[in-house]
Amino acid sequence: MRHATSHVPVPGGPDELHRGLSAFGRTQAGQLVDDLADLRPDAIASSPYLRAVQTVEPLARRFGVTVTTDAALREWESGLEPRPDYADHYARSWADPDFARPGGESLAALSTRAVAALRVLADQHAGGTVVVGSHGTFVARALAGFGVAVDWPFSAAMPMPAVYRLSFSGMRFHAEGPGLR
Ligand SMILES: O=C(O)[C@H](O)COP(=O)(O)O
Repeated sequence: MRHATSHVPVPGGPDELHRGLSAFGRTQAGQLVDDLADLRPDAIASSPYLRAVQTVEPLARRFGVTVTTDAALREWESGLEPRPDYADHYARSWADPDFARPGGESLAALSTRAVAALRVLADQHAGGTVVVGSHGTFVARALAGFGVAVDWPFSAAMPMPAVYRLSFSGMRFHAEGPGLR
């Protein structure tokens, strides 16, 4: 899932690891407990970024599961500082997924990282259910890596939070969630 509404990044504010959910986002995270009451997860994994961990914490408490963090579930390392015209830069990366900025990761590399991390979790919990707390571009590029036809407009329109249900059965993969047909 993509995390709930977070504090907006500001110069001198918390870094990406420590920027947490807003008050509204914490309410949204609590609401996920009711929305996902049918899930009964066997495990909960999360990006180490605070906003992702805080999104799955209420679920973890409800189901008595410990949140395990994994850096492989972190958000895209875009190589960009927060900037108002970020969307133009994201669009450029979606147009050329092999393009990487200095110090950054290409979207193709993110897809490779995301698919590998999710496959490990699926294999570790075969036949079970794992909740994964992560980020918008991570989720979109994971879907792309699994062969789902998603693009920059899909990623830009992804709600916050957004829950996608990915099913693995042998070689078969199925995904459901906001913006997918
Ligand atoms: O999910 C995301 O898009 C990233 O984590 C960035 O989220 P932000 O809106 O908190 O910067």
